[in-house]
Parts: sequence; structure tokens; C-alpha cells
Amino acid sequence: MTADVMPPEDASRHTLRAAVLGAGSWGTTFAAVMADAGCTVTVWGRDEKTCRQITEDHRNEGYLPGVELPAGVTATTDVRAALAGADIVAVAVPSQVARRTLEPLRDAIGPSTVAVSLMKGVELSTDRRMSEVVAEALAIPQDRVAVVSGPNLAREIARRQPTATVIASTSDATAQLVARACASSYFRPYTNRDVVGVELCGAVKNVIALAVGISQGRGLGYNTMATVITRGLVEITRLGLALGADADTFPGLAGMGDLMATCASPDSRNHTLGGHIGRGMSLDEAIAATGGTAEGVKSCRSVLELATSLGVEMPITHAVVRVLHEGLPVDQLAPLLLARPHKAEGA
Ligand SMILES: NC(=O)c1ccc[n+]([C@@H]2O[C@H](COP(=O)([O-])OP(=O)(O)OC[C@H]3O[C@@H](n4cnc5c(N)ncnc54)[C@H](O)[C@@H]3O)[C@@H](O)[C@H]2O)c1
Ligand SMILES: O=P(O)(O)OC[C@H](O)CO
Repeated sequence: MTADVMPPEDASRHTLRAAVLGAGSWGTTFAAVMADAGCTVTVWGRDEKTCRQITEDHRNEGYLPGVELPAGVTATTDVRAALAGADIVAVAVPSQVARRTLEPLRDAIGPSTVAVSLMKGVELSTDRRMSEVVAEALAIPQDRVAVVSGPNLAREIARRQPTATVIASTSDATAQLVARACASSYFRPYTNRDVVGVELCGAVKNVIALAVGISQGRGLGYNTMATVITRGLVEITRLGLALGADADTFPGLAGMGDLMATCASPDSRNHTLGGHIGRGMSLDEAIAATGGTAEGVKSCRSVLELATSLGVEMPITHAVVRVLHEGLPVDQLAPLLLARPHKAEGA
């Protein structure tokens, strides 16, 4: 199949209305996905110029250069106008601002509106997963919340390159509604009840991608990359199981699938930022050079806190925290990981 050629769907199959909060890469892309799946979509963004460009020119050049958006996507800076009458509200702001973005909007959400977290992070002050933050901030029950996570690099999907994703919710009806709102010829959703596992995979793979980026920035090769990815999946699984996740989630799309995409792609902000650190930039320089939201930079600390509170060992995550936030020189990362006491592979 040739890339960039999947046609949009027939947009007349259903009449769902969706709002997307966040006019960045993934918010805009997921809005386009839902529009191609037949929804009428309004994006809320903070920047007037970006919103006008989305509505009038069907583009968001700041985040998705060269991409033409479906005409069914419009944008506004008026968040309440975006939310009016929405069956679905999808949230795509940085994880650490989700709570403060959503709390003032409690009264603007309809009584049966479903909220979708598109975010891949863990809240710093509370160690909460994003579906927990969304439910608490909007004061809605968990069964009206779904999570979308998988190998979903926005820039590829915005060009209608085919991919699959996972829609996780404690409610089958909620997951199916969201799946219907986004399924198209280039975007295939699979539903899953394991919200904990799906969300953890999405948040922790960003930390592992930072580690892979750092090692590649140091000039290390594919053996190192494969080792970090594989042992990264082991530590994601260990934490997930300790939190009650389903073991089947980890080798799936939200686990191994997203880990591979993020650790391999030059489009990944986490991977890219890790590369800058590996080549010797300071954290502030690397954040500025990368642009966009690299969630692992902050979430590595909340993930480590969560793991420590449960007595779960996460050596790669710990090493990333030490390099990014505790001044460990980058060339000491590999020796730190390799000098750990011997253990059997399955232990
Ligand atoms: N880009 C991707 O490929 C991708 C794919 C899947 C999931 N995600 C996840 O989606 C979430 C959003 O990522 P993104 O790629 O769209 O990020 P982005 O940096 O491209 O866009 C973030 C958006 O949030 C807005 N924003 C920033 N600070 C804000 C604040 N204080 N209050 C309100 N809005 C604010 C920005 O203006 C921007 O519109 C992240 O959790 C990310 O991990 C991203
Ligand atoms: O650009 P990143 O590193 O936030 O990764 C984007 C997506 O999460 C990949 O699925």
C-alpha cells in the first residue's frame, strides 16, 4: 500500500458531534480522524490565528505543516461554544494542565457526554492516570470516560497513513461509541476494558523512548536500542501488573505497538528530545529544540514515584529521572544500568 493515499470516509454514516480540547498535533489530527469517520467536530484552541486557519483554510501549519484537514473540522477559542451539544469531548492538552483546563468546564458538559483522554502522561502532584484526572476534574463517572492509546504518531495519521489504536473504557458502550466516532479506512480501533494497562503503557513508553533517544544520541547502536526497548517493556509490565492491569495488554497495540513506534520514529518528541540530551544539550535546550509536548520529561518522575510506592523496580525509568532531573552525566547512564546485580531474565 502506498503511504499518504487512503481516501477519507463517506462522512454521512452517523451524526455524532465531537469537541476536541487542544489544537496541537494530536488534538487536530484526532479531530480530522473523527471528521473522516463522519462526526461534526469543533476544536478548542487558545490561539485565535490557529483556530481561524483550521476553520477557514483547513490547515494547522504550526503543528501539521502541509496537511489538509477535512472541511468537517472547525475551531474556536470559545471553549463553551466548542462543547455545546457534544456527544464526545476528547482532551489533548499536556497531561500536567489537564485538571486545571477541565475543572472550570464541569457545568458545560452534557449529562451523557463521553470524555476521551488522548493524553499519555501521569499527573505529577497526584500520580493519577489521565482517565482518573478527567473523571475527577469533570465530576463524571469512570464509565463515561474512554482512553485512546496505541502506535499513533500524529503526523503519519494526519496524512491518512493506516494505523490501529486501542479504545479502553470500563464501559463497553462508551468504548464502542468512541470506536464508532473514529473508525475509518485508515484508522482501526480495537476496544479493551483494561484502562489501567492501556494508560500505563502510553505514559511509560515515553520514558523508554527518552532512554532510547539518549542512547542513540550517544552513538550507540541497535543492540542497545533493542535491549532498552525489551527491558523497557518488562518494567512497564511489572508496574502494570502491580496496579492490576491485564497481562494481555502489554504485547498488544497500546504496549509493544506504541513502544516500537515511539522508540523508532524521528517524529516522536520523546525520542527526539532524548537524542538531544544524548548529544549533550541541557534539558531546557532539548525542550526548546524539540518543540511540542514530550510527556516523558515530567511523567518519568510520577511514574517512578508510583513504582516506588508499590515496591516495583524500574531501573530504566530511574536512570532517565537521574539524567534529566538529578544531574547524572549522560555517559554514566549505560554503566549504571549494566552494573546492576545479576538476575535471571524472567525475574
Ligand atoms: N502528537 C502525537 O503524535 C500524539 C499521539 C498520541 C498521543 N499524544 C498525546 O496527546 C497529548 C497532547 O499532545 P500533542 O502532541 O497534541 O501536543 P502539542 O504540544 O502538539 O499540543 C498541545 C496543545 O495544548 C495546548 N496547551 C499547551 N499548554 C496549555 C495550557 N497550559 N492550557 C491549555 N492548553 C495548553 C497547546 O496550545 C496545544 O494546542 C499528549 O499527552 C501526548 O502524549 C500525542
Ligand atoms: O511524539 P511522542 O513522543 O509524544 O509520541 C507520539 C505518540 O504517543 C506515539 O504513539
